[in-house]
Amino acid sequence: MRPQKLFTLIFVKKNKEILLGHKTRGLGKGLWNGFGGKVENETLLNCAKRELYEECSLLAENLNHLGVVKYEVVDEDVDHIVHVFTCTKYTGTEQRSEEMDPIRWFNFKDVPYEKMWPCAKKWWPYMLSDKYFSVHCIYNDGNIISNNVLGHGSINHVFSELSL
Ligand SMILES: COc1nc(N)nc2c1ncn2[C@H]1C[C@H](O)[C@@H](COP(=O)(O)OP(=O)(O)OP(=O)(O)O)O1
Repeated sequence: MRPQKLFTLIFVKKNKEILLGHKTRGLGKGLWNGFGGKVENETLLNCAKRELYEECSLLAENLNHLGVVKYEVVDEDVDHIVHVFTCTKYTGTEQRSEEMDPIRWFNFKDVPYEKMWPCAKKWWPYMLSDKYFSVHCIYNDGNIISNNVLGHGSINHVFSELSL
């Protein structure tokens, strides 16, 4: 198996709206996305809670693990494994951060797919409708050369599909 780097990605939802941030630096700079980052010396759930708080000041009260995206980049020897969570209960007031600025709520119908990672359009429908999913996305020079998106009956199927 190729070496892997673990990440979390959290989407906050409220009444058919989703909270997104405009990334100011690093991976995905200049694109809209949910909140998240690298898993440090911690559990996936603690990473998700920490990143959400650091990037938009919200404290998650629930986190639903819905899917995993495996990103493989040709010519890079480390795969990115991104664990995707949704959050519908939280405390605090959303605020922009150094890494996500501005942040704003988008109606599910007005998601700015053209200003997001190109693979998002394929798997977001699963995430928006709370269905388990797995994605194996292969990039070359910023272009998708393969994007295998599958819906599943449970989170266990997600893990087995991606051999995690
Ligand atoms: C091709 O790889 C990726 N594609 C997409 N669409 N999204 C990815 C890829 N690799 C990681 N991600 C997601 C996962 C995270 O939610 C963010 C990136 O997190 P970041 O690198 O900013 O992690 P932090 O720990 O917050 O970084 P700092 O050290 O800058 O705080 O994108």
